[in-house]
Amino acid sequence: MSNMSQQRRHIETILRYDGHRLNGKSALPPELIGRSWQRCINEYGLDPSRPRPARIVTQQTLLEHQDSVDELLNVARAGVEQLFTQIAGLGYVLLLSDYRGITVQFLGNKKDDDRLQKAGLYLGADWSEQYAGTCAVGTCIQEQQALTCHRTNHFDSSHIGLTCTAAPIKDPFGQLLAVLDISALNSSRSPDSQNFALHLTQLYARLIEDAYFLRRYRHSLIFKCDQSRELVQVNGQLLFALDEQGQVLAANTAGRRLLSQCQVIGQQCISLPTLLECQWRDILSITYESKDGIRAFRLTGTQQTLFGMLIEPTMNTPYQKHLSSNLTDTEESVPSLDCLCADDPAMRKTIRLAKHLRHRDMNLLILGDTGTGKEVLAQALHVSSNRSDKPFVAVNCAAIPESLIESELFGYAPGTFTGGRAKGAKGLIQQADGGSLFLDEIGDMPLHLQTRLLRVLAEGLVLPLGALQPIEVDIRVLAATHCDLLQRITDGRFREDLFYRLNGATLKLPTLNARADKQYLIQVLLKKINPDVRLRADAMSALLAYNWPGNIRQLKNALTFAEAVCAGDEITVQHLPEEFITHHQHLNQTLPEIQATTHYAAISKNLPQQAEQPSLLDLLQQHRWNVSSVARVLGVSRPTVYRRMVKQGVVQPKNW
Ligand SMILES: Nc1ncnc2c1ncn2[C@@H]1O[C@H](COP(=O)(O)OP(=O)(O)OP(=O)(O)O)[C@@H](O)[C@H]1O
Repeated sequence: MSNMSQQRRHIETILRYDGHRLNGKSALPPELIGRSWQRCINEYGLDPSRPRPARIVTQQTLLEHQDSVDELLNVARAGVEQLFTQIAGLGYVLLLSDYRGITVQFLGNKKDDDRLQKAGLYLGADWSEQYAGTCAVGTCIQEQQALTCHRTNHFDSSHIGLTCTAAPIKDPFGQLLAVLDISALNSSRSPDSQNFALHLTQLYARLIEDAYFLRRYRHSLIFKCDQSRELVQVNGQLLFALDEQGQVLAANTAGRRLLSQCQVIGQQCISLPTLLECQWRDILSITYESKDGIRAFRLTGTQQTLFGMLIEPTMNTPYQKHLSSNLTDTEESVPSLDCLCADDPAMRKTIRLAKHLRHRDMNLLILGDTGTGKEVLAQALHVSSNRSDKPFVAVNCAAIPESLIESELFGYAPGTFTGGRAKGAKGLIQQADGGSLFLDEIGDMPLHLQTRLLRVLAEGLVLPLGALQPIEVDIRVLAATHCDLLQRITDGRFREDLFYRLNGATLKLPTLNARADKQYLIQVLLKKINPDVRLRADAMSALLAYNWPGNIRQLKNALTFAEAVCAGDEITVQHLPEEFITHHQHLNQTLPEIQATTHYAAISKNLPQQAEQPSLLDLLQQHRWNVSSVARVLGVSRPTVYRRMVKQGVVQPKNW
């Protein structure tokens, strides 16, 4: 089809378009283009049958437009040049227009100068929608979003050979500053061919926008964050400029979007500590207290973790004074508590509270799902308290049969039971005298024992079964549960007064899935299991992607299993239990390690549900110390089993 007839057909298409339908064969234009066509006709009075020549403003007018965006032009220079070097070879030119659509910077190939100038791809060209009709720059200004205007998407029939892609550049308050555009005189007829151009233009528009943001707020503290710890330094997506109290002064486009999602954008003052559910000190101290200069935060009201870092102001500001006064109260280091986590916002709060309360005699309630480490935390609290030289006694209220729990806890006097010890027995409460009593699964304690426990806590006296005289005890109770105690109170299954006695303060443990320091826990647990084994990246990715219903206990089991199954000193994804392999897409069934794993998993399926995966010792015992048989199960050689026995200090008993 000749140029002239193409243009004629295009004019007819636009004239026939009524917002929804087109008569004839033409496909409907994208919605945003259709809206623009209607604006051109109804609002600007443009006539598709009267194509307009490119309008290039005078030198004086151009200077005025350039002056209005001078600061941006300085910041954008490097980004614009970099983008141009990437697209020039593909036949594109680059335009930067101001918010009124006047091209204030242009990069193109000199040899096409005449054709480009005629097409309006030139310095000083007016690409406003009001003058040029539907086009990438003008429509981007009107719609405030990135778009490609491909060939016949243009309104003016003289533009239908062009393909143009534009993305907005906004100021820190969301006002349009400029538009970045890449255009080609000729391009493929398929609109999809421009997808890559759209992504690239958006990427550079964001880089320029963020560079401008950093320049505008160079005298303020800036908080940069991202969903990935690894990427935050090189490509932090969200930027917040802060005043010395932690109030958000401005945010980049992604930051403003997040604020609006959290419905805090309408508020006069948005406080970053409120947004990230933390203290202002947690943000101020990132650079000083975190080894990699990054800290994990949880976005308010969500389970989403954001990794943040600080960009400090370039000059002395009031913020610096504020920083030093805030950091005088450096946090006490308590190794037994500190080692329970690395960088997780929920754990940070819990450990901070635990440090404050460790020497107090108040009873504590530890809440968390099964396997989240409630007992481990209780032990660490005891070890770090001034009761540490006295006993730590742990009782699982759900595991002891109801008929025994009373005598186990309270003890009994001589002659109380036929068949009991002649001298009677000290109960667990008495055994914990001076130290800490850990009552796990407190929600499962029978009601009548709750009444007796309440008396112990209120009076500091324990009355063994059958005894006449109570005995004085000094205990601190650390109680734990995974169930909702308030609901149990409502159901009449838990005493409210006991709840308040136990709940001097509540320490909450997050699920493993919600923790931002999973990688640390994986490394710590693996080191304990076998310090000579390392995890390959594929195994680490599979572990990080898993959802961990059984929390840290399940993680420990999975690592124990993988360590037992792996033949060398490296765990790969194939050595993980079956559920991880199913998760992992790149399973290669032919590898010998997989056969071993599958075989081993089949054995482990026969184990009781809650049992931990068998260790090498368990396996050897199950196979009556037949090393060849264990080697077959594990899919490794006999020498490897012997080597592991030496490494793990497993020795065959003499009588075998
Ligand atoms: N911070 C940690 N570092 C290393 N191992 C841990 C940590 N927390 C828990 N574990 C391990 O995870 C397993 C479960 O821990 P723990 O028994 O304390 O959990 P729990 O919440 O008390 O479980 P349950 O609700 O079933 O009683 C244990 O084997 C423990 O050693």
